[in-house]
Amino acid sequence: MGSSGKSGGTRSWANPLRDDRDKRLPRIAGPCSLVIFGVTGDLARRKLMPAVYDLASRGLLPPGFALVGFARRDWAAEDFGKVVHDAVRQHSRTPFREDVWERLAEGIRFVQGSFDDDESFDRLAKTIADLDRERGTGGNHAFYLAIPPGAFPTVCAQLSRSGLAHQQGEQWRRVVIEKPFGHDLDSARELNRVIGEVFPEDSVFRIDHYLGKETVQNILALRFANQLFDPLWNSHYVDHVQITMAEDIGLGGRAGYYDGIGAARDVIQNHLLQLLALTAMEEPISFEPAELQAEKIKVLSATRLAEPLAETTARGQYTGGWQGGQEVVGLLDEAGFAKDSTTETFAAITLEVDSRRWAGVPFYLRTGKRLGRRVTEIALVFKRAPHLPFDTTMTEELGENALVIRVQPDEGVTLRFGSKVPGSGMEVRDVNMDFSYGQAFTESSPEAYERLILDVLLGEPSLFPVDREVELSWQILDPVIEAWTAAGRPDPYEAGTWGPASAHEMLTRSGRDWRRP
Ligand SMILES: NC(=O)C1=CN([C@@H]2O[C@H](COP(=O)(O)OP(=O)(O)OC[C@H]3O[C@@H](n4cnc5c(N)ncnc54)[C@H](OP(=O)(O)O)[C@@H]3O)[C@@H](O)[C@H]2O)C=CC1
Ligand SMILES: O=C1O[C@H](COP(=O)(O)O)[C@@H](O)[C@H](O)[C@H]1O
Repeated sequence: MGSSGKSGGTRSWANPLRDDRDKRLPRIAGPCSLVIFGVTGDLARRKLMPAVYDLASRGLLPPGFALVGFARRDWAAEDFGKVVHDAVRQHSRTPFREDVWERLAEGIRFVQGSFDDDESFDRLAKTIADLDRERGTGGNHAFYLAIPPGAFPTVCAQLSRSGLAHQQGEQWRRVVIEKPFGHDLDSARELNRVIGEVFPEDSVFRIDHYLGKETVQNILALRFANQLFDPLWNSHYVDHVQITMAEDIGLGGRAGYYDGIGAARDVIQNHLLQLLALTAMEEPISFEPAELQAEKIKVLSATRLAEPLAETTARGQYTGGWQGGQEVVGLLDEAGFAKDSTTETFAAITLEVDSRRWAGVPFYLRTGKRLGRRVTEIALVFKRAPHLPFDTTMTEELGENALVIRVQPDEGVTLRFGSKVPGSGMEVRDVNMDFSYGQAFTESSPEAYERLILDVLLGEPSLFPVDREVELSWQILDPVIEAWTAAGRPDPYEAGTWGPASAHEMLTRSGRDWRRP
């Protein structure tokens, strides 16, 4: 992708999809340190530190690199080193190599401290300054906030007070903010304001890890690198769009974060609305970050909830059941959840996009925990052929044509259409034409966090939502969250099924049904 720039100045970015040879080789980050706040947490252990190791193992980190972990726990440096070592061994994508680990470990430090303690940040500042000298990190620092969302403002204020956010000359400072970014429009605006007082917008990297997935970036390639699909990509041919993010896992161990948040805030506000934006937006005039963001902002501005909400949305909460041959408990029996919790673990909404391309085409978004299986996909379901010149008793099984972008776990694209069944009659049946990453490419896909952390260190903002995108997403979602809060309990659904009955009624009302992925 484009050349790295320093924050706050004029930057020029290259086209991320351009096919010239040097652009195919990933760029190596320049000297810098990465500071992870919340380094003892679940995200850092399972995703962030393994991703840093993977970058080191691919040779994409510079010799002048340092990783500083900050958390409350009173760990000795050796304990910290062992925890990182174990996390990396267990979760890294690339094979573990002692030599890579040893080189990386030389630049790893731990700072014990609390977010509300000035002295902790002064010690952090000293550690970082020492690393600048010892490791040659060039005074360039990225601060990754993998911490409870309520602490984002405090840490930004501490970075400002301690001088760590202060950028000098050619050196850069970047801040990476995890999700959820606020809990409604007002809180997101306030958070943008608070962060904006410390960091300029082009130094703020809001993480939506779905944008780091290869299959999500491929939506743009599929749509804009081909002539085939665009003529069909509109209300003349598309009947409706279904975006599904289904998980089979439950919420055991995540009550502290999830209770009171729920499925809509957890993933529709960010991941699913980003998928919608990439699916529905117009072609950007280039892949410069600003152009890409402008198109996403345009389409999100034109997106609204279909009404009446009682008929066009559904929410549910899983009860006990069977999954993968095992009996599992319902949400209310998961440790840490209030016995009368009204938090939804399933959410489905209908959106309309007020544009010439999409007028009249519903976008159905659904997500849930403890569903039938783990799958994320975007399905464009086409209108039926206006006339069938066959004996229709022979085509009863024929469904609608569909183009399905399989985001995970079986990454690829499927085209479903009718085909003649071999034999003397004219029986027509649905068949699938498949593109699978595993078969088509020898290259393996980087983990989402691997890609995104590298982009932060390179200063590449394309895959990070800007302030306005986040605010528009809350603006779209706020009315339904308010309506659900007023309505009381979510509908129950049994673990291992595909959500509450109300989710099915939501589609059957208009003569449609959810795909069974
Ligand atoms: N876990 C996941 O899969 C995902 C998480 N996220 C987001 O990432 C962020 C982190 O999540 P997760 O890792 O699960 O959270 P955890 O609760 O597991 O970790 C929180 C971290 O913050 C530290 N911390 C909390 N309070 C303080 C404080 N006052 N001073 C210093 N350190 C403090 C904790 O340190 P200590 O242990 O020492 O108390 C710990 O390292 C959240 O914003 C979450 O929404 C986003 C997507 C997925
Ligand atoms: O952001 C989140 O995503 C995960 C699912 O991520 P995936 O890459 O495995 O699809 C989800 O479990 C979690 O609740 C949510 O916070």
